[in-house]
Amino acid sequence: MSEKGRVLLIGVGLIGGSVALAIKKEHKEATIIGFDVNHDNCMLAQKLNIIDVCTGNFQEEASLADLIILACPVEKAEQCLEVLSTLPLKEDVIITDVCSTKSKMMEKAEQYFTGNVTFIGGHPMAGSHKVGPGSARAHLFENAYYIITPSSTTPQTKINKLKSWLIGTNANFIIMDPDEHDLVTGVVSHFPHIIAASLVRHVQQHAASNDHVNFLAAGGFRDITRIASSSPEMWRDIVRHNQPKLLTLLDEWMAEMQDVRNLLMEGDSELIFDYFHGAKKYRDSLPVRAKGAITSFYDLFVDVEDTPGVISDITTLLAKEHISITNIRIIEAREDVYGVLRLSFQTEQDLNRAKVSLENKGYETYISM
Ligand SMILES: NC(=O)C1=CN([C@@H]2O[C@H](COP(=O)(O)OP(=O)(O)OC[C@H]3O[C@@H](n4cnc5c(N)ncnc54)[C@H](O)[C@@H]3O)[C@@H](O)[C@H]2O)C=CC1
Ligand SMILES: O=C(O)C(=O)Cc1ccc(O)cc1
Repeated sequence: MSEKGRVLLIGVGLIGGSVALAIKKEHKEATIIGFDVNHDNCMLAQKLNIIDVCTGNFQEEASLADLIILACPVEKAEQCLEVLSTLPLKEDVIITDVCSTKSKMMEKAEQYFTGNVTFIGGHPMAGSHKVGPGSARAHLFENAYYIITPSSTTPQTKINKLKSWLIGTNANFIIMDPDEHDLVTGVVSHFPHIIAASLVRHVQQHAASNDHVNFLAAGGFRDITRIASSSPEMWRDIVRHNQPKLLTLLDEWMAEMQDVRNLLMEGDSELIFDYFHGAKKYRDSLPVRAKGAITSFYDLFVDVEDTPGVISDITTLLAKEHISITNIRIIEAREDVYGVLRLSFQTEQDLNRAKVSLENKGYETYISM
């Protein structure tokens, strides 16, 4: 059903912008009003037709809105929730958020709102290390999980209404308890982020005393620590909100590292093999193409000869087909793939179309495993 009415988007960045585009695609008669402390982001979003109007008066717009979406860093979202609770809002308004942690937001909402104002927590489980409305895409959440955390008293009609507003995301909605949400996302997203940042900082310490480190940290090391390039402001807020779960995970990890240390000290070849084999077996059993907590890029490897113009031939061919490449890299030596040119795409559909186009032109291509 096409929804009509006014949507107030607070925080017009990567995620807010992508949600707004998905809403616009499906609900042509809705009006999306954006508010952002960074006025340039708001103006850019208006110019890109992500929002219809950019407002400087969030209070007045909140009172007119049918749907309010909080899409700023989570501690700012918490503050906005408090401000919203002091305003005269519409009777049937739904307030939701897109923040990466849920327990504290749900607690605050229950404390602030009673009566007809409904807060339903939301977390679209896709994104990237990029920020700002310039990177927003209507298809960002396609086939991704979109976790919804209603309170125990939220009427089903309101949950259905929210899903209807968000239908254009083409995401898979799942209802979760906020505490479970924070544990699961802590394990698969927040904690890996801390590890990625700590790995990068560890390498940086060695780079200070050895010139070869920077050079060798390029390529693969950079790839496996991509998430460490995400917004520090966003991650600061996430780890502060999910602190209890993350402290437990850190304790578990430190115990695991102690076990690894013991393994190395003892040097038992069979036990060391088993350690790596166990990790490989579990990792290999995970779905390759499904969308999980951390965004995977869709990589295509292309065998290319070392001749002038070959890269421009490939990029021109894909540009003609309107297939956008999100990253391109020449791999000089990797034994587990055959191709040497790695092209990354944002969607599986783009990857498959690129594969067909390139193969029709005689290129040999391989999909990474
Ligand atoms: N980046 C990602 O991959 C994902 C992020 N999230 C969550 O989405 C939320 C937004 O993150 P992104 O869009 O990635 O960041 P972003 O940096 O692209 O956008 C955040 C926007 O919020 C604005 N903002 C900051 N404080 C504000 C305030 N008090 N009032 C109004 N606007 C304010 C910023 O100026 C910026 O435009 C965060 O809570 C994050 O945890 C959820 C899923 C994925
Ligand atoms: O792929 C990445 O960079 C991410 O880790 C994306 C991401 C960041 C925060 C979330 O709450 C959910 C997904």
